[in-house]
Amino acid sequence: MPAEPDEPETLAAERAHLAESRTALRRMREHAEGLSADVAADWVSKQFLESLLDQRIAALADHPDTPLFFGRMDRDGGAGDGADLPAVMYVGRRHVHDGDEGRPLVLDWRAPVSRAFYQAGPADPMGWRLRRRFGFQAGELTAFEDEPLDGGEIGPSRILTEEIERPRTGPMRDIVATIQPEQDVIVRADLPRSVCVQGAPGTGKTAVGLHRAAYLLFTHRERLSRSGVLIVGPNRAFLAYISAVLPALGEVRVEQATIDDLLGEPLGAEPPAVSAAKGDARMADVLRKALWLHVRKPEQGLVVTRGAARYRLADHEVREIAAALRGTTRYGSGRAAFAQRLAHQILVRMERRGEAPDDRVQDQVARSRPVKEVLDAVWPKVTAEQVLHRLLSDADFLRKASKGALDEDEQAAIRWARPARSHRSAKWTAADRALLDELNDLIERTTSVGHLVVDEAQDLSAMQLRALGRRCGTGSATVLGDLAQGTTAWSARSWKEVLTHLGQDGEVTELTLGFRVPGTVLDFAARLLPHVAPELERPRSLRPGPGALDVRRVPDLAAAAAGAARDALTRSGSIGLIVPDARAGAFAAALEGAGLEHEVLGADSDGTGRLLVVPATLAKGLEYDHVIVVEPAAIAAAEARGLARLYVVLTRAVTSLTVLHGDDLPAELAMS
Ligand SMILES: Nc1ncnc2c1ncn2[C@@H]1O[C@H](COP(=O)(O)OP(=O)(O)OP(=O)(O)O)[C@@H](O)[C@H]1O
Repeated sequence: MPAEPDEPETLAAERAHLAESRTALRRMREHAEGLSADVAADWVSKQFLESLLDQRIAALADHPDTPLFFGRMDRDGGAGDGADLPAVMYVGRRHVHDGDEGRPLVLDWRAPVSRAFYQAGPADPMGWRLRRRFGFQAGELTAFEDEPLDGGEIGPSRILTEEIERPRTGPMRDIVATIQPEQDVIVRADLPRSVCVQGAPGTGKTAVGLHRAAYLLFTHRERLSRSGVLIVGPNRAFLAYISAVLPALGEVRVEQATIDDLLGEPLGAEPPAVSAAKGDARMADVLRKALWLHVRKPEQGLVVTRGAARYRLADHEVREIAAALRGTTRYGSGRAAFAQRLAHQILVRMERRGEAPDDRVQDQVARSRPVKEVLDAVWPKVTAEQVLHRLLSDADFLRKASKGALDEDEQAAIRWARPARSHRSAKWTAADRALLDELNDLIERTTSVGHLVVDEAQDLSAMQLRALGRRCGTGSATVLGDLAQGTTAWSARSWKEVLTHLGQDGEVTELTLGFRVPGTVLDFAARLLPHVAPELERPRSLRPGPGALDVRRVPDLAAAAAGAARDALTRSGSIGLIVPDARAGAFAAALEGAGLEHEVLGADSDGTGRLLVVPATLAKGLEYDHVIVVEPAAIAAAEARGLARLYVVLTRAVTSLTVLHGDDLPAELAMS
């Protein structure tokens, strides 16, 4: 166990350092407030400078509930490794320095030197002798815990355990104070490196991804503030849940979006098998062919009249120009280049006749009616919607585009039984949205951010991953997920494939130590693992959690659920009553009838109440102190990958899991 000295004078000295740091931070803020943007040379620079100053002042705010530092490192007295290091360093959420001497009072957790706080251990003390962790209550420093780094075993940290067991209320919190060494390695991976994390439920994948974003923004501030960082999560309820983490770390300008936000809301639904077929990577070939089938072989030459003169390009010359461009550029820029090259050839003819036309004449010719006619006949302007509409409704066209990629059955699977009248009235599904995005990129290049974090990546189709890959085409990615929690018809079976579809080279790291779910609960849920992802390691939990699991057959599910919710309300923390989607209304009514205040989580809501009715398909990525799962067999039976859904649902609890069933448990769960 870590040493736990409780000398009052040590505590008093640490409190004095906290007070001194707070004063210094106030001075830093006052100094920033005193700076003026008037030095800027012009209006635009002044606006820019003002916004920078505002951000700086906001970043220097002292939030009374957030400790300024959470750890301290004391240097090894001897020479060697530690010679360049300060004798003592405090690690916190941001740099704080003493105005007079510029002496660092607190070092940002992301600074290179702070790495030792997370990584140093008796095996490699990295030049340090002691790590001290601080406990806080409501912003007051109340405890500390010492871990000697110069020998001996370091046991589990009480402060870490308390942090993990702290009741969950409200949105997800940051974990800067307790990032574990294996998590820290991922957080601090270099920007150009894409990393992929396979992690069992509650191993901190989401937390790690968010902290990595904060780390990269700090380390590559200038580059990433230009290109941006994008976080992609499964739904709005999840994004709302994680929304507070980056702002708490001082990063307020990170875009967080669902795949639907990026690609467009689906307007219709379709059977999972159709979605799966449309999500297959081979669709990329089909779409490329479908688009380029619109470029037709020129049948006529070009005649341009200017004044009394007529200039002519023979049909074979037009053909050569089109053939040279076809497929070598994006469709949209190819069309523009085709017009320019036709015009250029006309200019060459003008010059041959002794004229001296300039670039403006080339532009005029490129926009002239005869060129436009050739353009429309050979290289027509098309939109992604027009192409996809044609592909899904015209069997002949689909056959041509699918050559070598899809067989007849596969073509029949994706073709509309009742085609939409026009591309404007088409009810595009989520799978169609990814196809449209692919087409849009074939027409005009999609812009890329500097770094992309994608969570629950196992649920994305190859075509959706390609859409995300385009958005980090010139950047890197952090890919997070769990193959065992894949619940879509197109869920990934291997991370290598995911990375290939994303177009990123990356290493796959596995996290297996769970921070959320008590051991007894995790063992129970892991009975499903051989059936959903047999290749994965069994997850381990940091806490054994005896007594955390209660599985009961009950005669009246509604009454039992209300009773379990009432019991949980006597304890502290949040409560999630996770039910088969179709029964969310019925269980909400049961809670209502029992007089229990509650909310029903919706795809677009953030569910801030203490007691939430959670439809099973929305539980992914979320957690509650007390979870009550109703009728596992119905959850498993509701969808094709229902056992994986059940695995997700059973791994949401921090403190206790109550499973209520009227029917038999699914056989895979019942056996031990
Ligand atoms: N090092 C840590 N210190 C304290 N808490 C941690 C740490 N790592 C993870 N946690 C906590 O464990 C819980 C689970 O983390 P997170 O949601 O990131 O896991 P996950 O792997 O994404 O889970 P899932 O796959 O089930 O969605 C969160 O409450 C998180 O804050």
